[in-house]
Amino acid sequence: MQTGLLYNAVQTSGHLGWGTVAMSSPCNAACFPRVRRVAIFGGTHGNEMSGITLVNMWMKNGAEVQRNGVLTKPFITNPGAVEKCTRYIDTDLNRAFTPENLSTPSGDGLPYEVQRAKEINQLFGPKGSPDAYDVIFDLHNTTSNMGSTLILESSTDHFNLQMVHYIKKAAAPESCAVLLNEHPQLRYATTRSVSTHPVGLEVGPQPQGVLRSNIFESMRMIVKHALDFIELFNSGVEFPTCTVEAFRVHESVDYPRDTNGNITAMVHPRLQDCDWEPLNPGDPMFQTFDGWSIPYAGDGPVYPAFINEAAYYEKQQAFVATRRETLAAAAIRKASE
Ligand SMILES: CC(=O)N[C@@H](CC(=O)O)C(=O)O
Ligand SMILES: [Zn+2]
Repeated sequence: MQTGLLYNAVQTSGHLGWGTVAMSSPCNAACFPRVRRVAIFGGTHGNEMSGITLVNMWMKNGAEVQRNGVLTKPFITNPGAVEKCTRYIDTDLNRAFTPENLSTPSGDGLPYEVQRAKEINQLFGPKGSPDAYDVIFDLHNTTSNMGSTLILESSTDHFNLQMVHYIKKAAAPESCAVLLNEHPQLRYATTRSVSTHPVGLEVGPQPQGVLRSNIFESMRMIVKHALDFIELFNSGVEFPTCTVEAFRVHESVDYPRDTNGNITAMVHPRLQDCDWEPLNPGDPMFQTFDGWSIPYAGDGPVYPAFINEAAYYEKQQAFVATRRETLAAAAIRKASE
């Protein structure tokens, strides 16, 4: 019989408590291997300054991100773009981790980010293989008013669901939203996707090329909680079943545009900065340059995110409409070694 620790997730005192239970069977929880290697990526977009600054800081002195029995690797993923303080050089690195790109032979003439994606896949993957890093946190900033947001790519990765549940509780009373992108058309091949458990961390509002201390500190705190979770998990703590409130990517909404592709309206002042607040049919969404309101006409409510994100003008996206959902996380613990 195995003995494990039960992580007490239902205390109301605001402090995390502990209890000990005897495990009745080897695996009445979903078992995952011990977390051995974690990477923290910054500079996937070269003008998102919080992640770049934190990762540079941790590369000089990693004490803050080290945890017992875990290799934590801070890494700048797009140094060329960081150098120029631009989102990317040739193409968006955070869309480049497609099977086609990763399997294409290296050589001159490849776009800078495609070459880089192949290198990152060699160092931290290969994507989908047992040799891949266990967890990658990819640090991003947004110009929209989203606060701290964890981005997941799967509703059935119970390790990640338990981790974001832990982070949300640890971050309280600061809120931390969970954005789930499993949309068959709107999902994209992210840098973090080379790992077994990919986690995006998006914190805003912060202008491109600007470092704001409050955003920097929020991001730093979320990473700390995430690493604390991994250390607890590795120590044998069992995390009981729980639920996670998430916002599922539902639809991409573009600005109204003329036939030349130029925008003809702005985000409405009643929508601007209202990320994660319900948008109902009939609510004002855009405002034309001469002051007319354009209402939301979908069937609602939806919960907008990335409202007026600077980087998304080129992607024809004024905001992403999400739907609220409660995800169920199975109990997890470390597999016996
Ligand atoms: C503003 C921004 O860059 N957002 C990220 C979101 C993500 O990491 O999934 C992106 O579009 O790649
Ligand atoms: Zn980004």
